[in-house]
Amino acid sequence: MPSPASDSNNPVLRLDSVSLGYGDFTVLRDISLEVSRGQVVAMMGGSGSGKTTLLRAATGQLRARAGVVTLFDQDLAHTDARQLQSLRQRMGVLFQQGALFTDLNVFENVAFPLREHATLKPADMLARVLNTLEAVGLRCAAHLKVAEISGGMARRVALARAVILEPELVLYDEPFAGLDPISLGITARLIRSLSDRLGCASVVITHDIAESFAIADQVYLVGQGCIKAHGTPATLHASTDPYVQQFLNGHPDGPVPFEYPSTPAFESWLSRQGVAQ
Ligand SMILES: Nc1ncnc2c1ncn2[C@@H]1O[C@H](COP(=O)(O)OP(=O)(O)OP(=O)(O)O)[C@@H](O)[C@H]1O
Repeated sequence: MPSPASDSNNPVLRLDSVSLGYGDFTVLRDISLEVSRGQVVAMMGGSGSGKTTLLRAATGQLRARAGVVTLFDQDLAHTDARQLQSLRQRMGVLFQQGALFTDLNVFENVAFPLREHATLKPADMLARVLNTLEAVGLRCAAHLKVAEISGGMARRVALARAVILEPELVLYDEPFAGLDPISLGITARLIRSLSDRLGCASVVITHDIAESFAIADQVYLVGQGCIKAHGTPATLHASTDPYVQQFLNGHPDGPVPFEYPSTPAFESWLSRQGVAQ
């Protein structure tokens, strides 16, 4: 058995020269990064740049085509389904589409991982779930059905569910999407304080520069199939690289591509449309 990350000073998650893709499409090449305990790492990049693809590699959903993905000191290329399952129990994932169970109320959604993986007395279960809901400002929404809460509230419930088991690594895919400015600031602070309090490693995939720069220790900027820049928020702010500057300032013109690139699959589809171009 691997030693728990809590006994190790190694990064919780590490990618060494990793390539990732789907079918004949290589999305990312030669990606190297690491995330350590207590760190908040922001993963930024344009739409379609491969941020969610990176997250899939970290959970073992997507195997690396080249390079090594190491999670809790285990090379994911050499894990079977059972080992992967036990590694995943040590991580929390907040998916882009919160994916709440619509037939369960807010309380039961957050309690779900506890019922699956922990044995708690009903009173302890009640206290733990209500405390976690309180951290996202939804203690008094525990009784509501998923259909009775707003989209932003649903994101916060999904966040509470992702952290209820106090994981060693939390992956957040767009945690700020659809939140009003107050909830956004509270959620960002919550991510930071969970990392500090639990000592867990956090990876935050986001487009929100202000909030993520306020809480991140390290920022990786993904683009054009690779990591274009990485460093502390201050380093990136000070960067004179035109790609970094355009991304941070949101200028429409510059090296950051807006258009989805042509691929062999697109050219093949287009040629089958039978219309001369
Ligand atoms: N299951 C899949 N099969 C084939 N291609 C995929 C699949 N998932 C994503 N892609 C492609 O991989 C590329 C990267 O997608 P990904 O979802 O990782 O981007 P992203 O940076 O998370 O984008 P966004 O910010 O818009 O969510 C895109 O070109 C996308 O079309």
